[in-house]
Amino acid sequence: MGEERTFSVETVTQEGEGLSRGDGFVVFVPGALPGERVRARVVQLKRDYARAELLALESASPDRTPPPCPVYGRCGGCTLQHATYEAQLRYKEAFVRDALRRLAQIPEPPVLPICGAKEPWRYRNKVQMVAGGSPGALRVGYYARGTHAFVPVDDCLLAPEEFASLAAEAAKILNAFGLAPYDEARRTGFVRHLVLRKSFAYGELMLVLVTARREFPQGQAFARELVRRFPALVSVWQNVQPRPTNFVFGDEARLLYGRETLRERLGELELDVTYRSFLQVNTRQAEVLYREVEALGEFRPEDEVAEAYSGIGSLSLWLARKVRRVSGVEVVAEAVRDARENARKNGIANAEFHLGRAEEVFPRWAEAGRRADVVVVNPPRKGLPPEMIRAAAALSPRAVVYVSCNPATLARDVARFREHGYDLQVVRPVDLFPQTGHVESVAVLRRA
Ligand SMILES: C[S@@+](CC[C@H](N)C(=O)[O-])C[C@H]1O[C@@H](n2cnc3c(N)ncnc32)[C@H](O)[C@@H]1O
Repeated sequence: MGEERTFSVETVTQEGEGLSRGDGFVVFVPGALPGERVRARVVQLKRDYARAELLALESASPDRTPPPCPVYGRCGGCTLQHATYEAQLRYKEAFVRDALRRLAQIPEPPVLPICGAKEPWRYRNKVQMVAGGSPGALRVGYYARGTHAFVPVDDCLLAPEEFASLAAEAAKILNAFGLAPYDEARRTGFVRHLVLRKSFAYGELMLVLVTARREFPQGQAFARELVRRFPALVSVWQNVQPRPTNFVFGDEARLLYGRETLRERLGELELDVTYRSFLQVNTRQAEVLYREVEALGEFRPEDEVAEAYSGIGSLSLWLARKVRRVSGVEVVAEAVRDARENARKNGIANAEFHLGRAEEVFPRWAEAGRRADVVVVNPPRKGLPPEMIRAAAALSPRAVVYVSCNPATLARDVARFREHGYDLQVVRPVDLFPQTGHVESVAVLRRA
C-alpha cells in the first residue's frame, strides 16, 4: 500500500480501468489506457489484485483525448471519455472477443466489426437524475460511481440539450414552491429523482418527478409552469417512492399533465412509451441493432418466432413484418399492455404477447409440444438462467438469436447452449452506449 511505481498498461476494462499485469499480478489503474506507461500509487491491495491511483503519464497513448465533460471521473456515468471514439470501438470489440475466448473457450470467436454510432454524444432518450443540494437550493445530478454521493450535473453530454434547461427550470420551480430534495438520513424533504424522456422522432418530452410522499398539492401548478416554458412537454407524472431502495420508481403514480405516453418511432414502427417501460436508450442505434438482428437471424416468411424478454414489443413487432408469427414473453404487465397496443396501432396482427417469466412460459410451451423456428432472447445484464436455455432448446429452433448487453453473461450462455447442441455462428457488437464501457451484441447460434 502506498507504493509508487511505473506500470505498463495492457488493456482497459469495461469500467474504464487500465489493467497492468507486471509479474503476473493484476493491477487496475483507473484512467490509464492500453499501451501507456504510467506512474501510479497503490491504494488498494487484495490477495489477487491491486488498484493504483494514476499520478502521471510517462508515455501517453495516441488513443487519449481530453474528456469534454467537466464532471467526468466524478459522475458515475461515463468511463471512456478519455479515449477517442474510434479507440472506444476497438476496445469494445475486444471486450466481446475476450469474453468469448475466456468464458466460452472459443479460440477464434466469429466477431464481426462493431457498428459504431454516427452520433457518439447526446444520444440518450432517457436520463434518471437525482435531486440533491439543500432546501431552497435543490439541484439535479447523478450519483458518484458505486456510491450514493450526489454529484451536481448541469448538462450531461450524453443527454439531449433541452434536458439541461428542463431540469434547471424544474429545480427552479421546486425551489420557489419550497420543495426540498429528500434527505435519506434525516428523512426530510420531498423530491428524490427527476426522470426525463425524449422522443427523437417527434421531439416530445416527458418528465417524471419521483417524490418521497404522495401529498403534492402544488403538483398541477408545477406541471403547468413547466409546460408553459417547454411546450414540447406532453406528459408530466408524479411517481411516489416512499422506500429507500435502489429502484427509482415506486408503485404509485399520478399523471399531472397531458398524455400518459410519449410517441416514438423506430424504423417504420410507431411506439407508445409509458413512463416506466423499457425502451433502448439510444433510439438511433436501436434501429441499427434491430437491422442486425433481422439480417443475421436469416428469418424466413414462414417462420414461427418466440421472443423472450420482449419489453414493449419493439423487436418482436420489427420482426413480425418478416415472418409468419411472433410470440413475445415479458414479465412487466404494463410493457405487455404497451406491446399489444403497439401491435394494434401498427396494424400488426401476427404478433402476440404473453405476461410471465420467460423461464416458466417457455418450458410450458415446450411441454405442450409447441415449436419455434427461431428463438430470440434479449435478457437483462444477468443473462439467461439455465432453465431458460434448456427451454429455448426444447422448442427446437434452427437458430437462437441472442441480443445481449453483457459480453460476460453472453459468453457463459453461449457455452451452455453448446451443451444443448447450439453452436455460435456469428456475433455483431453494436455500440449503443458511446463514452461508457457498455456494449450490446447480436449473437446467432445454430443447431449443430
Ligand atoms: C433488455 S430488455 C429487452 C426489451 C426489448 N426486447 C427491446 O428491445 O426493447 C429486457 C426485458 O426483459 C424483461 N424481463 C426481465 N426478467 C424477465 C423474465 N424473467 N421473464 C420475462 N421478461 C423479463 C424486462 O422487464 C425488460 O423489458
